[in-house]
Amino acid sequence: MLAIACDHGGYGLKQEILGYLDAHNIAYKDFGCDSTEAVDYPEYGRRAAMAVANGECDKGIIICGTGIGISITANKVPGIRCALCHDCFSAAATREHNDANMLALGARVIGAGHALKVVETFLNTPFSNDERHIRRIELIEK
Ligand SMILES: O=C(CO)[C@H](O)[C@H](O)COP(=O)(O)O
Repeated sequence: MLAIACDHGGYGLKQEILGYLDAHNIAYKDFGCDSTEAVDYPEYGRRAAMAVANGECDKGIIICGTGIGISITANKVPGIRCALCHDCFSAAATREHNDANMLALGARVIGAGHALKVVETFLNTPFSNDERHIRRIELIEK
């Protein structure tokens, strides 16, 4: 199960991503927001991050205008490794090296077509399970 959430700045891109998830039969839980009416991104980033941290969801995608505020928020939750990625190289690397469990996107930064490629890369790239990366992730957790 994928957690997904946004603020008003990310609402339009979230709708595009939900269309992609539906088309690919990927199960998700949408933690809001539900329109372009202004809201506060920390609330929505926290809701999705908590769902990933408590095991209700195994990964998450969160979107605000820049992706910055909502990723900062998610990374405050213990167990969350949220990566802000606007290119496929970074999306693949953060799965392979960091075992990132959340992806943040900035809807005011990246177009929907490119964002969907980043999402696809993030969802389809496995963690490397390499010993050096496991060691470094354990150091993050400490
Ligand atoms: O990117 C963001 C946080 O990092 C927010 O989406 C952005 O700050 C919202 O701005 P505004 O209230 O002016 O629409």
